[in-house]
Amino acid sequence: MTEPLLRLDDVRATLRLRGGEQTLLDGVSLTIGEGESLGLVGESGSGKSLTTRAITRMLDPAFRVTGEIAFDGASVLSMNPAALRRYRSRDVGMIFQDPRAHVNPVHRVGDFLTESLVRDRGVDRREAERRAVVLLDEVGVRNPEQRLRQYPHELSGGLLQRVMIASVLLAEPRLILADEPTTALDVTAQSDVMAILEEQRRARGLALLFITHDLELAAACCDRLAVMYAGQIVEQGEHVYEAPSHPYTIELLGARPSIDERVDRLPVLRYDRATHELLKAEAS
Ligand SMILES: Nc1ncnc2c1ncn2[C@@H]1O[C@H](COP(=O)(O)OP(=O)(O)OP(=O)(O)O)[C@@H](O)[C@H]1O
Repeated sequence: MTEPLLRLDDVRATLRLRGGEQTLLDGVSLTIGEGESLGLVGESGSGKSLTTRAITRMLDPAFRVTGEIAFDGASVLSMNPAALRRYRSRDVGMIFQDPRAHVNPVHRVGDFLTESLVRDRGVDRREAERRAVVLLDEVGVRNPEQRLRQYPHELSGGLLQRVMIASVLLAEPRLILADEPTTALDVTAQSDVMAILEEQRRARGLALLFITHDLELAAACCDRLAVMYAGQIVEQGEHVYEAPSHPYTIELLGARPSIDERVDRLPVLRYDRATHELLKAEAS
């Protein structure tokens, strides 16, 4: 069998505490093939962001990480600093929930987009600007030349997230990690940004790990889903949405508000940590 682009095998992230240890990623295994998209779904605190940080080796040094994380066959956990820099800047592109937290507010959009091309890849500034204009246009930003001269605060959240997508595409990565990329946006901007990301990703054959709490959205745009609860992947596959088999996924799907129904408050999930531990013990 050919090696997938990304492979996580029994990844555990344990936090050393004064009174003992807390395992926050508990045996996570997943694969993403070249050009494939995986939706990692789960409620707040289930370990989705920790998983992306483990993939890029950006977890807090207080965590002990074991297991295997392999990108194109190379072990991420044993990369030396130069290989790790290259992996983070060339192989993997990251898009986050809040684009404003990831731009320098006093740098113009053009500097943000061209900086690493000029500095790290030796691309001539005018050529970098030309590429940035082409990409802004491709992700649906009108008047791209003018946008290059603006500051982040002059752009709406949706527009700034498109700039983020353009900046990731400029680096020509093989894998995009998108952590709740549309959660902070209004509903119209959410679907626009998701559509652009999907269109561009597919056109370029890039792989995607899409982190979200929204199972329906993940099912709509990803080839496969993985459902996470308490630091574990409870089920994954191509048919998780149509035919869920784990009680947590079934409850998650059942808890979706219906547009025909008046909802005063969101339903409380009955699946809890105790049920999870019980099922885990039964399965082992
Ligand atoms: N540096 C840290 N120190 C201690 N606990 C942490 C740290 N980072 C994350 N955690 C805990 O690990 C668990 C998983 O966090 P994570 O951020 O991965 O959740 P998530 O599924 O991405 O949720 P959200 O959608 O709210 O971001 C949470 O209980 C969180 O409080």
